[in-house]
Amino acid sequence: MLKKYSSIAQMQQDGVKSDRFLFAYRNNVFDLTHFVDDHPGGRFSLQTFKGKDLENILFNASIHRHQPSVLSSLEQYKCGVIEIKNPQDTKPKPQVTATTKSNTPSKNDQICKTQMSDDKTNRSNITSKSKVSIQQQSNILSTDSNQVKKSNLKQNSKTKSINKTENIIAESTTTIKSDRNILNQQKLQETQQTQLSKSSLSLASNQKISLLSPQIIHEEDESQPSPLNNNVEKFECGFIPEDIVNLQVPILNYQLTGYLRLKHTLQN
Ligand code: HEM
Repeated sequence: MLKKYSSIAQMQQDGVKSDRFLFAYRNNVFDLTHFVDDHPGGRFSLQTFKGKDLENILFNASIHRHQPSVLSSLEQYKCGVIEIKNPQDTKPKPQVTATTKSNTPSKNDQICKTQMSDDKTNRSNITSKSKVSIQQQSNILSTDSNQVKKSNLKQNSKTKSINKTENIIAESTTTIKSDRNILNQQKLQETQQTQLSKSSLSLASNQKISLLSPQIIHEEDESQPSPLNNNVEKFECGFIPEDIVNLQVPILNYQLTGYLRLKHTLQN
């Protein structure tokens, strides 16, 4: 014997009262109390949705999309039906009373006619007004679309100019890079040249130095009488050079005090 429920809420109350796993599906009630422990999806999943309508649960992919055969196995647990009364049926229907019509129009008919004509004029006025408003709206829309087009055009031109400036920047950066490269190369060349010139200079000076001939000249220290006077011969050069490299060497040997000055004279 199927039990009749007036709503899902009533079914839920019954399930709580009798401590049963009642579920609704397409206005049918199913008692799954003896199935919960055999359910492949476990007891917990049925416990979670206890007393609910299975409509959006059984084939819900986010929960578990059951095989269609699940419906046939569900059939054996049917225990009741939900008979929701149509609220429209409960409303009292308006009673239609039969009236006899006479051929001559009554006063009411005339009033109706005038009202209808008024309605017509009102409606036509309203429609004309609405037409005007529609026209205005379409005008506004068209101006809007024009503005949108304009702004799109502006944006396009802006993006174009931006692209141009980007290109210019890219070009200038490449030229700067190339300039830098050139500068670097020039610097390199300069440094190479200076190195070369330095080395040539040093070569030249070396050559000059190599041309130098050392001459030992005893320089008398007037404050201290030098013993060198007695022991060392004076070397005198034939001419007095302009470019002289003077080296003062202290004499430590032979118990001599004083200085020897090495005079390097340029031999031109
Ligand atoms: C509240 C409602 C239900 C929920 C949340 C639910 C949940 C699940 C889940 C999660 C699985 C997957 C188990 C796995 O593969 O590990 C499953 C499988 C299964 N359930 Fe349910 N279930 C519900 C109702 C039912 C009902 C009413 C029946 C049948 C009377 C049923 C029959 C089965 C069967 C036969 C399987 C294995 C085969 C298949 O996936 O179709 N379930 N269920």
